[in-house]
Amino acid sequence: MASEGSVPSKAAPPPVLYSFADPDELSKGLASFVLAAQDEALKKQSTFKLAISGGSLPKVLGQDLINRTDVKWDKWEIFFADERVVPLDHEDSNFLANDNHLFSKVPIPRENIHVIDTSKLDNPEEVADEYEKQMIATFVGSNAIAFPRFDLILLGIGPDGHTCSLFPGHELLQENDGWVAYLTDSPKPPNTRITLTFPVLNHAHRVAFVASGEGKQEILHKALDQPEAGLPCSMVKVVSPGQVYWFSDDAALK
Ligand SMILES: O=C(O)[C@H](O)[C@@H](O)[C@H](O)[C@H](O)COP(=O)(O)O
Repeated sequence: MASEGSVPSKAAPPPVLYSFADPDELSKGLASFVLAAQDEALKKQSTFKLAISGGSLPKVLGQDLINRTDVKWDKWEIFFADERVVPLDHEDSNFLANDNHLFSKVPIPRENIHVIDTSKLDNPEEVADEYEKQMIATFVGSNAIAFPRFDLILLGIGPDGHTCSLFPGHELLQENDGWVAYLTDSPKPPNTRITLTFPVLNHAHRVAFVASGEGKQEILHKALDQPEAGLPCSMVKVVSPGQVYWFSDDAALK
């Protein structure tokens, strides 16, 4: 019998692009998409398992979602697609960014938000290992699984095409075994981070990239028009029946 994490056999389908007139419409569209993913997940299982990045994403995500009435917040199980290895109240923390724009404004049970163990901040390898253990405890039931299958992973994209904390030319682009990896040489500060690996991204039911505003124009076009260029964001190839989506606005798509 196939287990949740067994290697799917079909090739990755092409990404689906959703474009919106402006950032407000993008936030509404993204909220509806997240809710559809929630509903589909909860038809099959008791929790909606989501991973979220940092950067500009938490603001876009929270803006409309916090006002929706049809969210089953108590069923959400949240991980960070990547996290900076800093205290949770540090201005660089992806937890804090998501807390400011989303978590603090809605009734998500705090124990369902999986944060890094801040008692280990001086040892990023241990932070990554402990975070992976939290994922194993959440995803592994009676079946052993190779990789977890998130219902949805929400990601941003950097000007160099990085996503999560997976940067062009970095050795972590070749990481095929672990679920959570660490790096101490991130080109984007702060330099010490943990990140989900490509196999985890590629086993998700859905991965959605969010790219909004003029600043994303150049890299968005490169990612969409030259998938063969090998940008980290283009290396996210969710295996069928999973799907990659891009959420964008007119300013980014011009
Ligand atoms: O922690 C991080 O730095 C992120 O998770 C990172 O991958 C981010 O999503 C991109 O750098 C885009 O960031 P912006 O949306 O702020 O441009």
